This record gives sequence, C-alpha cells and structure tokens, in this order.
Amino acid sequence: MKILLLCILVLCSVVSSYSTVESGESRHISGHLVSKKYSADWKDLDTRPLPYWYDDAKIGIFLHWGVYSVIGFSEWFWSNWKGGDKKITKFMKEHYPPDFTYQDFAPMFKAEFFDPSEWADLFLKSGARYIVLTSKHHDGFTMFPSHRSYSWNSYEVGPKRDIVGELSTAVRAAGLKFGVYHSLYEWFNPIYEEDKKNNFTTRYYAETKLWPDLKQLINDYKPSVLWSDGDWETYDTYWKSTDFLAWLYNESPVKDEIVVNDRWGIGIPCKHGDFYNCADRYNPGSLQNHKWENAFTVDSRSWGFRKPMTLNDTLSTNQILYQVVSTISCGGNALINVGPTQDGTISPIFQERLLDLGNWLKINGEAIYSTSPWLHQNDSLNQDVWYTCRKVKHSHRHPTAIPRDNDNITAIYAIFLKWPTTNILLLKDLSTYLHNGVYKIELLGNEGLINWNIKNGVTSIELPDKAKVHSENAWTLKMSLK
Ligand SMILES: C[C@@H]1O[C@@H](Oc2ccc([N+](=O)[O-])cc2)[C@@H](O)[C@H](O)[C@@H]1O
Repeated sequence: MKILLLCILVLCSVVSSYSTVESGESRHISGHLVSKKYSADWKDLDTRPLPYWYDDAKIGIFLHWGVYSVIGFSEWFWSNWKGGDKKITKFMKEHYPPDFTYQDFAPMFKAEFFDPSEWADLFLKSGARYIVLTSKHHDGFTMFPSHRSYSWNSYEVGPKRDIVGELSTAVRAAGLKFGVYHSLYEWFNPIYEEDKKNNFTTRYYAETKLWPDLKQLINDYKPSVLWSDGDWETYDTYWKSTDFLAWLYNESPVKDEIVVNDRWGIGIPCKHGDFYNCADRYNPGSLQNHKWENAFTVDSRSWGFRKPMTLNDTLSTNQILYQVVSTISCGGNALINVGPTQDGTISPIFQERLLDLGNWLKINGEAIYSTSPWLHQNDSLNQDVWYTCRKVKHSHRHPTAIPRDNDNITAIYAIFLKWPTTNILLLKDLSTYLHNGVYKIELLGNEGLINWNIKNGVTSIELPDKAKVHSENAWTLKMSLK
C-alpha cells in the first residue's frame, strides 16, 4: 500500500513538473509564436500574448439583434416585463392579447430584408475592422442552429436562417474580422434556474447547454472575438471559465486568433481576459495597463433596437468621434453598438453615423489604426486634444500589456475635436518634444506644412483656413521628423 502511494506521488510530481515546463514557455521563432499549453488557471491564462490584429484594429461594430428587436423597447424587455415593469405591462395590455408570451414574438422576427453582404459593405465603409454579433442574448434565443436550443433559434423560428453563419461569411468576404457576443446565463432557462436554486452546487445547465453551445459556436463559426456576458450571478468555478479558456487557447480552431473579454464570473471583470470591458461604456480617460475596450451605443438608451428612439437620443458624429479618439488614445478599442430592426435593416440614422465615421477615417485613419498610446493622452492645456503615436512595427511591443516605452516613435498625432475660433491651436505637452526644429507638422487631409512655434513652453500651431480643410468634426495634426 505504502509503495503504491509512493509510486502515485512520484508519478504526480513527474507529470506536474512536465506540465510546468510546458506551460512556462512561449517563444517567438522567426516571427511566429510557438504556442505553448496554458493551464486552466487565471495566472497562466493571463500570460497569453494578445493577438496583434486586435490592438491594430482599434474599431469594431457591435450588433444587438434578436427577438427583442421585434418589440423595440430594449434587449431587456422580457426580464423587465416579468419583473413587473409598469410601462411594459400597460403596453402589452393595450396592444396584445392577454395570453401573449415573449415566445410569440419570435415568428414576427422575420428579417425579411436581411442582406448580409449589404451590411458587410456598410461596415467596411464605416472603417470598422471587426464585427461582434449577439449569437445569444439573455433570452437564450440563438442566432444559429444550436443543437441545444430546440425551437428557440433563428434557423427554426422567425428568420429561418443561420444568421451567425451568413453574417460571418459576408463580413469575412469584406475583409473584416467576425466575432460573437454570447451570454453565459439565460434568464428563464429551467435547467439554469435549477442550478441557481441549488446555489450553483449543481452544474446541469453549464454541462448540458452552455459548453456544447459554446463549442459548437467556436468550432462551426471560428469567431475572432468571443465577447462573453451574463456572468454576474455566479463564480467562474460554476461556469468553468478557465477550463473553457484553456481549451480555447490550446485546442480550438481559433487558438492563435481569438480574443476574449473579461466577463467570466463574479470578480473577474477588469481583472482577467485578453481585453477588459469592465463596465459598459467604460472610458477611464487615462492610459490603462491592460488592453481594454469601450463598448458603447449610438442610441444612448439601449443596445437593442428601440422603436421610440428619437434623434436626440442618438450620439452625434462628434460625440462618437470623442469616444473613439479618447479611447484609442488611452490604449483602448472602440466597439460601437447599433441595433438592427426586426426586418433585418439598419436604420438610416445609424448608417449615417457609421458612414460619417468612415469618411473621417479615410482622412484621419493614419492616426488611429495600428497606433500606440503616446507619452501623454489628453493635452493638459487643451482638453479637446488627444494624442496617439506610431511606432516601428510590432516586435517591440510587450505581448500582454499596452506598450509604455517611447522608443521607436516615427510620428506623433494630436487629434482635436474643436476647431479653435482663433485658428491657432495651443498645446502644452508636445513642447518638450518639438523644440529643436527637426520636426514638421502637417494637418491630415490638407496640403503642405503648418507653421508653428514654441513660446514659454506652449506650442502654438497656425491652422489653415477651415473652409479649405477636408476633414469634419475632428482633425489630426501629424508631427514627424523633417
Ligand atoms: C453589452 C450589454 O451587456 C450587458 O449589460 C451590462 C453588463 C455589465 C455591466 N457592467 O459591468 O457595468 C453593465 C451592463 C447586457 O445585460 C446588456 O443587455 C448588453 O448586452
């Protein structure tokens, strides 16, 4: 007996030392990452380098689309209704038969005008580099033919189409990355409710629904982003988040490509994940240590399509640019949400905002894509100015965090969101870098060089006649060596 125990002990220690060697290494050979095996704990998972495409992309489009788009209140409609929301109760009483259920809305979700390549064309023109679609929100309705969501998916009810499949194909054909939003919990799934009733000591839902669904999603659609949500009722130990991520990073068909956010259980957001969302609409205004993403909505009041939305509720192009620019300057990505309609269209007001962004990026994209945060983010003299910079390529970047060094800078960009009435832009934080006159300044989208001088530590930049400048809403000054 003793000998047997000893043998087991020795075997265990051999196995564990082998696995530490395995998991302790990650090497770059001629630019290629030799993938290591991650163990299923946060400490090891956190060492995974961020796939470069994500930091380079900077801008994505978020789509909240599902059965809730039919009602047009918000994606939380069902839960709010059941929770006794007065407005909703009254609305349902006035407009629907007394026994009408949330499920009865599903056949009305026809998506009859849904043309994925038209959407992809719009997204391409917006300048976004990745798309994130709700593959399943908290109502549990899957936008793909889930093997575990019988009669509660877009392939069997409503559109009768594999929305995730069709959109992923079209988006990729346009050269963009495709990702999925996925809610861990389902408000009213009886199997989940049973686990919940058992204080999450049982894991029936996680084993029989969640895991098979997630694996199907990853294996069948090979998304580049998995945007996890609905994690907050219980711990990552119930979800088995680390096991899932170890599988995702080690074995899955997207192991080198995929990025995930931070919503993997109580206490995890803002602490673990390839990038952090922290709270929704999170925009800290200062440089962060870890890659993060600002997910925000063009309709300031809802993620899903809201029929009573007014023009006033929507973010203006200038407000969207403020979010995009301040976020990227602080090391984040911007994920801009719009809610498509039940017919499968994207309303013209959202189209216009996205196209405005695209037109702005055509001129100013050089200050956005593949840039790094600079030494300063928001100019200390002029609050409407945000900096980014360009560095010689990737090999110098820290693999998991936002680069903080200031080596290898080839250009500094100052993006300003208000045109000064005097036509003179005053900046402070640039002054120590520009002093010796070897720098030139250009305004993107405008011919020729810009006159500038430094007095008492303030850089004064003479802007050209505004009428002759192509960019609108925000402008970029580029500082580089002569
Ligand atoms: C993107 C959004 O994500 C969640 O809402 C959240 C989740 C987390 C926080 N948070 O951490 O502050 C706030 C809203 C969803 O409930 C919501 O419907 C939408 O899908």
